[in-house]
Amino acid sequence: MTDKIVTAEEMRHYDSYTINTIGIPSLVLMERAALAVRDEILHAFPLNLKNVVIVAGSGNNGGDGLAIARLLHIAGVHVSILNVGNPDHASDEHQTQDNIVKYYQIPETTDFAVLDNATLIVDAMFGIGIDRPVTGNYAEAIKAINNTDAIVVAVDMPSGINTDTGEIMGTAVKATATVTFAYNKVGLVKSDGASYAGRIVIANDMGTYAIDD
Ligand SMILES: NC(=O)C1=CN([C@@H]2O[C@H](COP(=O)(O)OP(=O)(O)OC[C@H]3O[C@@H](n4cnc5c(N)ncnc54)[C@H](O)[C@@H]3O)[C@@H](O)[C@H]2O)[C@@H](O)CC1
Ligand SMILES: [K+]
Repeated sequence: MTDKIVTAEEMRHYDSYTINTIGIPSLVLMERAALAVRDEILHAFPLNLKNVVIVAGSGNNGGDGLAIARLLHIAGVHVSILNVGNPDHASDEHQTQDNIVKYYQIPETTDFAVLDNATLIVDAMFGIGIDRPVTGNYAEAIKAINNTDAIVVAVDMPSGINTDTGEIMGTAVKATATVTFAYNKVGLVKSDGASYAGRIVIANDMGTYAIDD
């Protein structure tokens, strides 16, 4: 166990080592990540589970979100999914998770009105993959999330926060808590990042392996 704090590039290196050298499949890492967020939601916010909305982008952060939706659904929580990403750009893992979500018939929509009655929102738009300012539908989604009074749990990073600098990339999700994977991130301990992340939970039993630990 370490208290290492990593950049996006370092985290990608560790993920890639874990997947390609050790051989733990990417979907297994994603499942571990989703289980950690599910546990945090069930244990920390048991009184806020009446109406959970997962806001999902189309990359692997969104894939985590879809897996969290499934795990909460299986746990008996009323959950729906607000898709804000471009389905044409969906990652392979995201597509797999979306097929599973459809099997379970978890409601999916692109209409922001689903946020109106949310008691808890899971922010799964961008994680360490954010690399440019947030605009358009994503910026609108962030504004809509920040305008609710729901609990907000961010997956890996609050969407809009730069993983390396903590800067707000135009606009960012203001989270109640952030569950970040394997190691803490530099951007979460810088001032803007820290103020947007809320309580930081480091899910450090992911199986991710850093060769220099
Ligand atoms: N196998 C893995 O690599 C794992 C990844 N995990 C999750 O995957 C995340 C990283 O996933 P991705 O690399 O797919 O990236 P993200 O899901 O963070 O972002 C998705 C994509 O959005 C695009 N993008 C970046 N900034 C944008 C902007 N401002 N507007 C519109 N599009 C923008 C980029 O092309 C990026 O690849 C992690 O933060 C973590 O949540 C976890 O599932 C654990 C395992
Ligand atoms: K996120």
